[in-house]
Amino acid sequence: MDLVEVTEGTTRFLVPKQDDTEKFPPGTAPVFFNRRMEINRDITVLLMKCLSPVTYLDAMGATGVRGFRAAHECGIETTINEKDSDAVALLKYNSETYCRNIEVVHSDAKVIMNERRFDAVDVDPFGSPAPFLDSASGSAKRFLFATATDTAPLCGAHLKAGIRRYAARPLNTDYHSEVGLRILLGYALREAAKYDRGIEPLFSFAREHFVRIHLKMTNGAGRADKALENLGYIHQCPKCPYREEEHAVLPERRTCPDCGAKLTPAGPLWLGAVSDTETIRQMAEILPETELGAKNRIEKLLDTCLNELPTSTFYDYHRLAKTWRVSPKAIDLVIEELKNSGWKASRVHYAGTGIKTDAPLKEIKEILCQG
Ligand SMILES: C[S@@+](CC[C@H](N)C(=O)[O-])C[C@H]1O[C@@H](n2cnc3c(N)ncnc32)[C@H](O)[C@@H]1O
Ligand SMILES: [Zn+2]
Repeated sequence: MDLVEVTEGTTRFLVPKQDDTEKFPPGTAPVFFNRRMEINRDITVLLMKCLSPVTYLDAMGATGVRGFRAAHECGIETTINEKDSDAVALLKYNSETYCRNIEVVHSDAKVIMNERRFDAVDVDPFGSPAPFLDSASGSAKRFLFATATDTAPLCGAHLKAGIRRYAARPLNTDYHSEVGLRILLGYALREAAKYDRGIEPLFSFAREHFVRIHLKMTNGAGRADKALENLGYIHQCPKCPYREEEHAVLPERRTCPDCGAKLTPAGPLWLGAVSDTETIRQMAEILPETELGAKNRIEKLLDTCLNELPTSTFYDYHRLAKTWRVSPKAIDLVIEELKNSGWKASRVHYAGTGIKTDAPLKEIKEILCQG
């Protein structure tokens, strides 16, 4: 294996030499490494600096970059697990060369997570984390982190795969990335609730081709029941932009009050806040002192997430403008006009043309259509 040294944050490690072109995507290297996930890893490092877990399991290490960074940049007692022998050999070499105080384990992620508990557990597979969230929710004492790169199933583009993985019905619509994130959160909650545990999302986001969730795990039937109150459905009109929420275990059949069409339910999914405002504030506060490569992009993301309204869907205002046959004005102007009319309104981190607002469609239409 041809190796090359990489630095991320302040951590050095070796990765297989690879051609980063489309023809050779990151998964084709003998041990997986994707440079473009730096922002995903930077955010977890930043969050862990705020949370200070004592022990951390990188359950699917590959080169071990997450684990090495947790140990080196956050001072956490770290275990890196991996089932592939080539990856384990590289992990051992990286550990001996750069970061000696790491435990490397050659096992299946489900096995180690069923046998041992860690303060924070990180599940970072190819594709869907769904098969691992049962064992992860038992293994994670305080925090559970997971990445999903199966955005097509989560967001409704591959409907049947989404139903199989998440026992939920996704919805391919303007705000599909938010539906995907909420389906993953809802699934993580249902996996934890079986064991009388609840979740509190600390920082979750969807970006490019992945979804990332960071959860605080809570204990006891009461906390699990409380968390389950956030579970429900989004009912979307297939004919017009109307949508509504329903907090329930099973969805009702509902009709669109605007056009009379039968609404399509998506879910079960998480309807509560996807991040915790205080946690975002803490992350933003320490960000300037860090040496994270994606610092500038993270600053923007945190700022958008801090201001994002906690509604469960957003409008693509270009799509609304097209529906109502008007040319779209500047997004900041639309948001300002909504606010001037007494409504709440914000941008969203999911899409540059996304708007969240508590204004009814009739009011949004009036603002978009006035000159
Ligand atoms: C997407 S890569 C991990 C990337 C790494 N965390 C990073 O940030 O670069 C997924 C890794 O999980 C490993 N893997 C897949 N299934 C596994 C399992 N059941 N148990 C342990 N490792 C597994 C694969 O061999 C692969 O190295
Ligand atoms: Zn309708």
